[in-house]
Amino acid sequence: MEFSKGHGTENDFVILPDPDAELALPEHRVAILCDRRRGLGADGVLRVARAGALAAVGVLRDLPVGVGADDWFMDYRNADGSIAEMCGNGVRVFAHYLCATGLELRSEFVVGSRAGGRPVTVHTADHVHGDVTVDMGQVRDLGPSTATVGGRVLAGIGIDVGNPHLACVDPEMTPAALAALDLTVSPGFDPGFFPEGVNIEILTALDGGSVDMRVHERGVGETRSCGTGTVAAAVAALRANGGSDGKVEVRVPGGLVEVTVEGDRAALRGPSVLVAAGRVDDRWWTEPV
Ligand SMILES: N[C@H](CCC[C@H](N)C(=O)O)C(=O)O
Repeated sequence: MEFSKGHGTENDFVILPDPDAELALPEHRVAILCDRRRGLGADGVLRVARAGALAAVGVLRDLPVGVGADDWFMDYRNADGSIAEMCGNGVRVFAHYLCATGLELRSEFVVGSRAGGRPVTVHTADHVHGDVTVDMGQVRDLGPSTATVGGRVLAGIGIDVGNPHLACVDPEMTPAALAALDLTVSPGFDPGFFPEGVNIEILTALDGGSVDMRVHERGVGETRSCGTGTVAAAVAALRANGGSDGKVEVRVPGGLVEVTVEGDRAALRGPSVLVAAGRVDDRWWTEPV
């Protein structure tokens, strides 16, 4: 089985080219593939398939809004094997991969996701580096909730970016204090408010148009970056600053992205890196665990 490895601000993915959706991706196999000792290691898997092919084999019950049968579809899986609706860093890496491999010849096209079609603009894409803007679509305010981190209760805003987020802006938080937070333990949250689980972002207040953010991702744990999480963070930071629209630079441990919020829509621009390509031994991939 062919694979590539890439990352967006160090949120890393195994990319599986599978245009006709022939691969079986049961949760336990994806989890082993993403295991950083037993497998290749990654925060998630991006299967590259035509949306119509995924629908034909039943991976998709029907085509999400804004997704055509011929669109490339990002079939995203978290490191624990669970399926998530959307992955912002993943869409940038996915679009970069399509252009770098010649699967896509345009620089503007729609990437399909379970959250719907996501139009992308590939500003640059060589065989290593890419710079991509993703239209992240509609962002919905879910109302206030709280997270518990290191015994402290943090106030946050639930935000739907196609997947669920709880963005906690702490006006007292300094970048140093944020870096010192222990996120090895999953933050507590209200399962009644987030019955499907939640990605939790902790961030500093807006300062000179930028924030610092760390994230504990649903289905993964702490990651160096979370694209949909940076959108949730930007919306929460603008809101906490008494505004709503604007451009926010979000600094994450893995780098820097730019989020633009206009009304109830957002766009995410950031880098993508393709690190390697290779083959997973078919016998390893299919042997019983
Ligand atoms: N863990 C997330 C999916 C990946 C999101 C993140 N990697 C991104 O870049 O948006 C979830 O279960 O909703």
